[in-house]
Amino acid sequence: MTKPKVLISDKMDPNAARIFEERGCEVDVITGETPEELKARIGEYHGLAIRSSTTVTREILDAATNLKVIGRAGIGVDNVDIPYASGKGVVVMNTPFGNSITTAEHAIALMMALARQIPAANTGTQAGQWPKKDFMGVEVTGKTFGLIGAGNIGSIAASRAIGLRMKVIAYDPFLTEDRAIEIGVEKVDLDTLLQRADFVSLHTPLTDETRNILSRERLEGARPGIRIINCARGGLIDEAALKDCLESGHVAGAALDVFAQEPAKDNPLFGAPNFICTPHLGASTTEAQVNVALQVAEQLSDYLVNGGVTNALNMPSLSAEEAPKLKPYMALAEGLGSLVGQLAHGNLTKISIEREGAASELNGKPITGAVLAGLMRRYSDTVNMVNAPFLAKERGLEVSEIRQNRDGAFNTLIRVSVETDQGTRSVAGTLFGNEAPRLVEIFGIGIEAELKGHMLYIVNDDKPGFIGRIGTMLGNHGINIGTFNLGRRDAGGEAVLLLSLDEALDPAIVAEAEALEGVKMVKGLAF
Ligand SMILES: NC(=O)C1=CN([C@@H]2O[C@H](COP(=O)(O)OP(=O)(O)OC[C@H]3O[C@@H](n4cnc5c(N)ncnc54)[C@H](O)[C@@H]3O)[C@@H](O)[C@H]2O)C=CC1
Ligand SMILES: O=C(O)C(=O)COP(=O)(O)O
Repeated sequence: MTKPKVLISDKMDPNAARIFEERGCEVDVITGETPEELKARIGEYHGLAIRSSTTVTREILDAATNLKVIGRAGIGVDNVDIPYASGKGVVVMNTPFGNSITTAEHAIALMMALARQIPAANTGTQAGQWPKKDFMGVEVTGKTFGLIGAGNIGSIAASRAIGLRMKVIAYDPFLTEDRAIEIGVEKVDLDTLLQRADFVSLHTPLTDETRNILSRERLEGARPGIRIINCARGGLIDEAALKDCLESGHVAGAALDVFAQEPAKDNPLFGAPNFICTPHLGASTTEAQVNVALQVAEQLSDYLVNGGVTNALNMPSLSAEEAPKLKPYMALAEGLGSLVGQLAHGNLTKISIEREGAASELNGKPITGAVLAGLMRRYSDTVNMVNAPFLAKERGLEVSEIRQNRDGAFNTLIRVSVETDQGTRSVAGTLFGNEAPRLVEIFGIGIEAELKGHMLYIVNDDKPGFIGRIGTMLGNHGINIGTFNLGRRDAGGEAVLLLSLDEALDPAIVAEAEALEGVKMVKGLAF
């Protein structure tokens, strides 16, 4: 049998190459290539091991005709087009914990550097200026550390800040009161956090919801004198607005490890007052790099040589016998979880997964895992079908599984209901012909739709003329509707529309749909 071939395309601890070879893979280490060079080379490899410098785009994946698995030696996977990789059958794995302590420590180091202006004081001192009078710092003891994102790294940063005798407050939609107590933080909303924190530290993945979370409006509305630390992802902050706020003194200091464009060689923030930065060094310690290199090499070689799956972000772990039967159910379950997560607003406290008819006879674990992974994926880069139940439990989300073998309208059905602080919301789906997942009910309204690609969900008054108005509005913007699915509670009451679109909708078009007569709610969805 020929050996699987792996490419390591980013700088990685040499232990990775050693492990690949020991486990029976051929390995090449070729770093710093341009996308064109990588595209020309990737076709010969079965595995690709990366950090954040390699971006795995559709073009790269199209050229990767033999690729079976991508391993991210680290956490953030916003540099990999995971939906496209899934479509190509390429498993994407990361190493969710190997660098979290190191990254939390970097955030704390940056906080201290900001509090005492260490980089500027160092530069002035070594330039022979003895600038003692120029640098008056602030103590951190007794100050408030505001976490945006209290997952793995955020909660480690919280423990370090508590050790420094700081008060820690956190904004995280998935943080339950119990978990907040466990990690010693006070759960607050984002506006409160920005009013109360002396230091704000960001620890969320970059998603559609977190992009620009520190927008100009939020920065300008924050408490004057706030200091900001970002060791998560560049796109979380409006960099131009941050520059203005540093120049006006409204923000007293900012320390960034990550930038909207990396490598950042010419960023508008460079030279701004009280601004310090590092070149994406959050994970760069010997310890973390050995951890992630060993883990990624073990995970990738295990998959390539034995078919073992660990920390996959787009694949469940299943036995060979169960796999074919469960596969369509997993897709249905993940789609329903994702739908309910995208539509339910407010703090999720409980979720119930009901299996009826044929679905009630199946192994419920992978189905529950798939629902929870679908639900939480937009909050975390590290969630997968295997770790989703554990993460849900850790966050105090109450999960119940209900089996009903009564006869219903469908011979097989999965219903997902979530309880939020704004009430219960449920969606249900079935398999057509035992293989094609279909949504059949949304918040108590019967509808039939495939959950796929970009979609537009609209709740409106069931009055004549509405369908024409929405169709014309989308048509005027040159947006093609793939499928058009309708449902209603009763004639003349509340109706829902679920449209599949060929592309994601611009927020301005969503706002235009919201303004149409009779519209109660509009939401762009992505699967
Ligand atoms: N600078 C660096 O070198 C490194 C950066 N990172 C970045 O740190 C991020 C966080 O890593 P982990 O803590 O391990 O991930 P995690 O998945 O354990 O935690 C992320 C947390 O963010 C929360 N979150 C999601 N959306 C949110 C929103 N809209 N508002 C507030 N909170 C929200 C989630 O509920 C979750 O608790 C990674 O996604 C990665 O982008 C990770 C490692 C190194
Ligand atoms: O693990 C992550 O998410 C990181 O951002 C670390 O990035 P790096 O591997 O140092 O390029």
